[in-house]
Amino acid sequence: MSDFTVRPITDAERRPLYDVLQRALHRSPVTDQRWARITGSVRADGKIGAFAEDLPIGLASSLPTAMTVPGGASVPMAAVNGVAVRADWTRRGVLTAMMDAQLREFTERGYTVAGLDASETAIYGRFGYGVAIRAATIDVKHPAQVGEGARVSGTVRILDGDDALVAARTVYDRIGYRRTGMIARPDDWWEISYSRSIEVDGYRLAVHTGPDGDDGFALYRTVPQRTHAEPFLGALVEVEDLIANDAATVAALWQFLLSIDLVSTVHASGRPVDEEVGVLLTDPRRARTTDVKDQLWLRLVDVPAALAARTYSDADPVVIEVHDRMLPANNGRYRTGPGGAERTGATADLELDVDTLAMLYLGEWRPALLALAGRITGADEKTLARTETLFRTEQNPWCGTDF
Ligand SMILES: CC(=O)SCCNC(=O)CCNC(=O)[C@H](O)C(C)(C)COP(=O)(O)OP(=O)(O)OC[C@H]1O[C@@H](n2cnc3c(N)ncnc32)[C@H](O)[C@@H]1OP(=O)(O)O
Repeated sequence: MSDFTVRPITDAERRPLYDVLQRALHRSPVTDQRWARITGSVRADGKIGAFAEDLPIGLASSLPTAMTVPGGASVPMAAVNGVAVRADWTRRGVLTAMMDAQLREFTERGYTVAGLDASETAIYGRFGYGVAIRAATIDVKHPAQVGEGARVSGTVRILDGDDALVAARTVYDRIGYRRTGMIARPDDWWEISYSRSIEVDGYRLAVHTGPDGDDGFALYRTVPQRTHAEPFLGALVEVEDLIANDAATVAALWQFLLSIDLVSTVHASGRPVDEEVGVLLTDPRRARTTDVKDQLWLRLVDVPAALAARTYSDADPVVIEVHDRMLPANNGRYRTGPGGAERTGATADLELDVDTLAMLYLGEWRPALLALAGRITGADEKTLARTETLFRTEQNPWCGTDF
C-alpha cells in the first residue's frame, strides 16, 4: 500500500500546492501580493494533488485549451502546466500516480490531446507523451542590421505592465492560433504566466502596428552584461514571445529588436525552426541557430478522435497498429488515408507506441527516421514512404506558447 494519496484538490489546498511547485522550480514561495493578483486564476479545477496524510507533496495541473492540427481543425487539449513533487518525496512513484489520475481525468473530460513543455526529456515518454514539435534558439550578434531592401513596414510602440498584458492578449486573439501546433491561450495562462513575465521578470511588450492595426508583438527584456573586465559590453536582449500575423511582421519585429541601442546580442528561444533571421540581415552570419530542441510533448488521449481530426495528403492508406499501455481503449488498428482514419480489423502495415504516434501526428518527424530509431516496426521502405506522404505537412508545426 502506498503512503500517499492522489486526488483532485480543494480551494484551500491551492496555495500550499502552488508553493510546492514554486519550490520545485527553485522559485521563492508566492508573496501575499502576488497571490492576491493570481488567486482567481489558480483554480482548483484541473489540479491533481498528492498528499502524505495532510501534507501536500505533489501537484499536476492542467488548463483547458485547443490546438490546431494539420488541415486547420482544432481539437480540445489539456495544457499540462505545473508538475512538481517535493524534493523529499521524489522517486517514490508520486508523479506516476498523478499522471495516471490525470490521464483518466482527461479521458472523462473529452480531451483529444494533452501537451506539455518538459523540464527534462527522460520523464514523460513513459506516460505516452512524444516530442511533437521542436523549436529553435536564435542568437544575433551585433553589429547586425536588417538589409535596406527588406519588405518591412509599420510602427512599433513599447508597453509595460497591464497595458502590455492587455495588448498581447488582444493581438493574439485577433491573429488566432492558425499554424499547426499553435494553441488557444487560456485566460488563466495570461493571468498567471504572462503577468509573471511582466510583473516579476521585467519583460516589456513591443507592439507592431500595420495597415490594419496591431498585428504582432514581441515580449522582451534587456539584461546588462557589463563587467569590470568588459565595461563596454552591450546588454543582452532576451525575447520570450514573438507572435505576428505574417512573415513581414515577424521581420519588422526583428528589425525593432535589432535597433535597440547599447546591445551586444539578441537572444530568442522557442522560435519556429524555419524562421530564417539571417537572410534578412546585411551580414547573414550575424544570426545563428544555437539550439534546436523539444518544444511540445504531445499525448494523444483519444487516438481515434485525434487521427480523424487531421487531414492526410494523397497516398494509399496505411493500417497503423497502436499500443497504449496507460489508456488501453486506444489500442487497435487504424486505417489512415486521404479519406480519414477509422478502426479496422485488417492486418497492420506498421506498429508503434502512442508516444511515437504523437511524434508523427503534427508532421514533425519522418517515419523512416522513427523506424531507424526502432520506434516504428513492421514496415518496409515503401510503407514508410507512403506514411511520410500521408502525414507530411507543408510547414513545420510550431506551438509558440510556453505554458
Ligand atoms: C510539464 C511540467 O510542468 S515539467 C516540470 C516538471 N517538474 C520539475 O521538473 C520540478 C522538479 N522535479 C520534480 O518535481 C520531480 O522530480 C518530478 C515531478 C520530475 C518527478 O516526480 P517523481 O515523483 O520523482 O517521479 P516518479 O517517482 O513517479 O518517477 C517515475 C519514473 O520517472 C523517472 N524520473 C522521474 N523524474 C526524473 C528525472 N528528473 N530524470 C530522469 N528520470 C526521472 C523515475 O526514475 C521513475 O522511473 P522508474 O519508474 O523507471 O523508476
